Amino acid sequence: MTSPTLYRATILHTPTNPFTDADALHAHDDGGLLVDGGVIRAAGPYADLRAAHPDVPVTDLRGGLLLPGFIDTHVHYPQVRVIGGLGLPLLDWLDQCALPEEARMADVAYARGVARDFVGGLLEAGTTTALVFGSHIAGAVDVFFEEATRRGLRAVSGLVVSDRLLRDELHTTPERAYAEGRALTLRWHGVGRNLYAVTPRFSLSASEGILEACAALMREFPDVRFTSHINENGREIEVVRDLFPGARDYLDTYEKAGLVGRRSVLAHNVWPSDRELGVMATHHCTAAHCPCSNSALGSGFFPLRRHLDAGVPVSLGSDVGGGTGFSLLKEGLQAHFMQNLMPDGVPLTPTHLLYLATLAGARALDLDGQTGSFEVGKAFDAVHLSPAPGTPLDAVFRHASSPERALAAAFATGTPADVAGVWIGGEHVHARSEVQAV
Ligand SMILES: O=c1[nH]c(=O)c2nc[nH]c2[nH]1
Ligand SMILES: [Zn+2]
Repeated sequence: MTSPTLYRATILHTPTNPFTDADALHAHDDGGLLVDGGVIRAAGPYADLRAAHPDVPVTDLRGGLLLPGFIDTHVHYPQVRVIGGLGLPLLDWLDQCALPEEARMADVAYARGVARDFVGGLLEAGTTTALVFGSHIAGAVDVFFEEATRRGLRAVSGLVVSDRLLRDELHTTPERAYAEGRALTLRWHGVGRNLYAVTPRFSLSASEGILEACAALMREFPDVRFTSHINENGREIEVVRDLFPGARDYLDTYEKAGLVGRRSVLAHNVWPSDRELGVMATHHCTAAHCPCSNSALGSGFFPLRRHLDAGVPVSLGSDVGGGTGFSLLKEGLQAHFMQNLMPDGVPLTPTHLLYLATLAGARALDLDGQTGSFEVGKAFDAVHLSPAPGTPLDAVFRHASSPERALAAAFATGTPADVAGVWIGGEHVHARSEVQAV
């Protein structure tokens, strides 16, 4: 465990939901966090904490912003090397870009390299917790959890299961899906920072039999998480309708199997019905909004206002590799842009974006007792944004009239290059390597 440290910084976090609480943003120009054993033990003005703890070593992070670590609630591990397949709609993109690459994960040595690229990409972007679509290949899921453990990431992930309409190499059976999922759950769920997520790819590629196998696993391990895709693309929705003639709508395919609950996260939901929103709200099931992916694949505009009005929790996902990179700053900005462009869009402030990138994700994963904000008793999961001298963001930070103004600029123009340090459970898991001037 790490020894006690007092962090001094400009600190911002959202301990409550700004969509329902106007005072959700807590900002301290010269704030302090006392961290011991990886946990926040005290928080407040730096001067007060210093006076109370005069002997504790100080880590001075002034000149940047210290935010809770970002929480990415939808991202695909085997797709990191196919980022950038722009201009194709979902089903063509899957056929031409994603699935051929996902088939390569059968080679464990290849999967190891992908896992390194993927986990490194998350940490460098300031992501400290991620709900990760694993691989269709069980050995590659082990490789992912091994790499997440080695780097210290909080990982929620599992075997992706499908039994139709993808490629033969990626198909399984309900029996094998259950057996491999069970073995992986026993090996990884609750081990270190890892949690298991039952993960049928989407109803288009999942028979009722395989959804039932998923449900059986969830009955046996009631505290695992559940994730899948929903209502992303018009053509996808039509195919699902044809495949499940007895279902009321897309959500019903998961609902009938008993897979919708408060630990369920469904990615996209660009085209929901009112019934689906009502059921998601009743079950506290979260929609993971992935605005860069929705733009890159031309999927559509996320109806945030309808989700909020219905009471459906919403979080953010990068959806790499349909998405364009790991930065939740960029996802926040794209969410803001898209709402701005919609007739009935929700005006998103920097406070909303910070909440969506942090506490909303922790709540989606039922991890808000541990992470997502800087409240006393939570783990010290943090990202330090400190732009390189001479960059435009550095200029804004140095001249910002308030921490909120600096936060707005971080979302508008920040990138992984501005992430100077990342901590998870008090461990310094990423430090930016400084480029030497020549
Ligand atoms: O954006 C997406 N990426 C995927 O890999 C996928 N699979 C099913 N549906 C999907 N949507
Ligand atoms: Zn996805």
